[in-house]
Amino acid sequence: MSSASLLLRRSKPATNVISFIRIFSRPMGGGPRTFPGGLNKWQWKRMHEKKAKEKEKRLLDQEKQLYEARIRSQIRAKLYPKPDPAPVTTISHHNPMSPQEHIKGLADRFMKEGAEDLWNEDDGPLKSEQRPGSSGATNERMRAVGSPPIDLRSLISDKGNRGNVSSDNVNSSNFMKTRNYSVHSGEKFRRNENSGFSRNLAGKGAKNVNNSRNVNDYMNKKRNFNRNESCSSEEAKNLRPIAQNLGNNGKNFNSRKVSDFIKNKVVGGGRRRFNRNESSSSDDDDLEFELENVGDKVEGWTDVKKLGSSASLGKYDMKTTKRVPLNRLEEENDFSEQVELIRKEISRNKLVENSGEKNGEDSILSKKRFDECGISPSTIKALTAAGYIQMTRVQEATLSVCLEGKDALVKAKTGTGKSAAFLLPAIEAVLKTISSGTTQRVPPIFVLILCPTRELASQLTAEAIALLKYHDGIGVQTLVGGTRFKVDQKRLESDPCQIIIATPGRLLDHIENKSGLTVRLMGLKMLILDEADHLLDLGFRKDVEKIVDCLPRQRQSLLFSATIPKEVRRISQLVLKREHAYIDTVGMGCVETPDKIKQSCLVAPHEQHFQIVHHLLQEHISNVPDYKVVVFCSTGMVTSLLYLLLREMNMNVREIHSRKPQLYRTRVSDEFKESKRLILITSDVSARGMNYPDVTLVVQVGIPSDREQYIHRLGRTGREGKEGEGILLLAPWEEYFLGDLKDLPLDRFPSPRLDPNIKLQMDGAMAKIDGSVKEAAYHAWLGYYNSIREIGRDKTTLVELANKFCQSIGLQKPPSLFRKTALKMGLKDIPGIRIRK
Ligand SMILES: Nc1ncnc2c1ncn2[C@@H]1O[C@H](COP(=O)(O)OP(=O)(O)OP(=O)(O)O)[C@@H](O)[C@H]1O
Repeated sequence: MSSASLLLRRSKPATNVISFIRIFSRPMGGGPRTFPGGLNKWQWKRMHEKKAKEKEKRLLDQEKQLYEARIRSQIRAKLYPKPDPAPVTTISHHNPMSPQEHIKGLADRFMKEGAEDLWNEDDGPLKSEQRPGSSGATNERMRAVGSPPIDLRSLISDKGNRGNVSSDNVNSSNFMKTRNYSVHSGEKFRRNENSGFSRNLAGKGAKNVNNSRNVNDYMNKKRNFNRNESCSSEEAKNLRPIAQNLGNNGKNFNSRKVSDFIKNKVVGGGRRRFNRNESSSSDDDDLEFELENVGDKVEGWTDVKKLGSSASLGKYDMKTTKRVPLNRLEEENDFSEQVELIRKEISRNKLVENSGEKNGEDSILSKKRFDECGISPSTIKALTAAGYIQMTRVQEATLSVCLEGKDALVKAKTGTGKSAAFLLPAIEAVLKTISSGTTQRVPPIFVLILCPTRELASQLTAEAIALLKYHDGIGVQTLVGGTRFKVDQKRLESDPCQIIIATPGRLLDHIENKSGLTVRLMGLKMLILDEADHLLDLGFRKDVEKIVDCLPRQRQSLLFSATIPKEVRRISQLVLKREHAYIDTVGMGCVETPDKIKQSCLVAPHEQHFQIVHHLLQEHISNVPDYKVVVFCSTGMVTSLLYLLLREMNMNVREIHSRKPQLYRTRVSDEFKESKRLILITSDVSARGMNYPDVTLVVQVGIPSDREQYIHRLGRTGREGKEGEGILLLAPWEEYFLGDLKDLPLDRFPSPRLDPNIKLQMDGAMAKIDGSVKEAAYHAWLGYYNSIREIGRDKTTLVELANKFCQSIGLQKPPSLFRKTALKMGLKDIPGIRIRK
């Protein structure tokens, strides 16, 4: 293997490493005199030695964390009285892994890409003969007990029968087909295609073969094969039948012994080691750790060598010198804190379980765990750190399709975890592309995520960063309006990233200004449209089309939204391949809003709306101590007016709308995320995607632009399967809109009795607000309703209504319009419209 490809396997493609590879892949002949950054050979060498040390330290830390996780898992297993029988009908919740499942999981990982390295007998400074402790004494002990041997392949192949790992009727091929690393996909084993080993493991091997001998034969031959890359095809052919036989030796696994062994804290006496090959994942480390402990400690093994386990272990657990004694690690840790954490987790799980029993299908979580779905271990670690153990239903439904590389159009209710559902495949796409190792002069963008608002872009970026916590060298950047273009450019140059999350307008600015981003986008592997229906709406479609035109055709595209109207399905072809998957987790004819949101509607004259909002808020605050309310208004200026009014009424309010500077918007958005007992008055900039935790009430003042917008606004509450409340406040002439919502569970209530004293107070508060705000609100109001087809057609009625609104906000006469504006709006000669002279 050349030094360049060796480096590629071992390191992540930080730019300096890529340039390093580039330099060393030059033709031989003395090598370069200077290195990047003007370093001489020795400085360069020292720099890399330092980096290697840092990396080693990082890996040590990782190992330590993994070990701690395992200890936690065991404690959890002990604290939790019985392992989950997992009946199909009960609601999903996170149960601790039983030790048996744990070791099985590790054994599963043994079959992953790269795990072949674990079989290499030469991977250690000592030979097995020099290891009396493991192969000698231990085997003696095992022989004495005379129990049947453990067989990891039976563990692996017994996927469908978790409770009975020692089943005789194992079928490894079935299991392999269910994995992402399956032969079926054929992708993940590419590195070792020559050997045919992995493929053959998946096949049904002949029964009753002397596996141990075969394994040893195989290992010897494979070793030779590995050493001599130009091995003849004849030799390769010889390997195949041997490997085939390995597929079926899963007969005599004594599962109880293994769980006993784990329960008895065998880990305390275990030893760990670093894999010399840095490219091997922490998964591999896990596995090898577990394997060597099994080899050392399980009682009841007869002859490891004879029965194939020595092949699984190889002489692999030989690196005694490098291993960190686990009991030392144990001493270093104070587990009392962790036990407390686990206790909390268990009681939370019980809560989820109980609520699940009550609510049946209501939980957004599925039964599947992230560590079962073939995503990278570092991502799983980050997910665990973020508290994500089980997938949500939409994540379960989409992940495998997305990981296969198919285009997909996905519909799932609000607050059900769509963001992670597309971020995870996005990260996998980057990892896959990086590992394929193509170096390019300009660092390409591999994933582009488009979303409609700046706040949503920031939120997605934060989530992506959390998921990338343990992936060094993968960067994500946001491109949104409201920031200086030049700053964006500098950021892009100084901090190359592989993932960009952008709003269409700003991204297009970059593309049209030829900022260098266009070239970087030529390497794009995945395009994601979050809130896809909105991005394909008239407001955004042109920009999105222009952007898509600049992207390579050979890419994967994923479209996600809680609402996908028919026309959007049609135009989605602009982005998606014809043969894309359509995944609808809501289901045809099912209610599109979360079940636990109580929805109601009030109809009252427009002039009363602000006072009704005040009344509803007061009522809610007195009933819900930890209230958190979002009030949606039709336009930014009306939002501003209502905000000022409620502030004058001494309510704890904040505002977000497009007229506010970006810094202010971000600050308020962050504050609202973290707060309770706060009311956010906002325009539709907060309608989609924003994940404000624990919103208790959503009020929509006036008719939303369409049914979809109603659903998205409402979806700011009742997220993650929690309860919530939504109230829609309409004027009598807006009632027709209820026809669009007739399939939703909306209760209609009479308008509340309003207190005349409060009316007086509100009039007083309104009088204090600057006239310019009110004028702007009037113009915005007129513009908004004029744009709604059903109302905007009857211009005379529209102007009459606008003038009533004008009076209700304390303006003596309607503010005038520019002639040009009036003309554009079709209002020039309508009675009641005043034209500016
Ligand atoms: N697997 C998971 N386990 C636990 N919580 C999760 C999981 N996936 C997502 N969540 C949480 O669910 C909440 C909603 O997620 P997210 O914002 O992705 O929803 P969404 O479907 O995109 O909503 P919207 O349609 O409003 O955009 C977030 O708080 C997120 O942290």
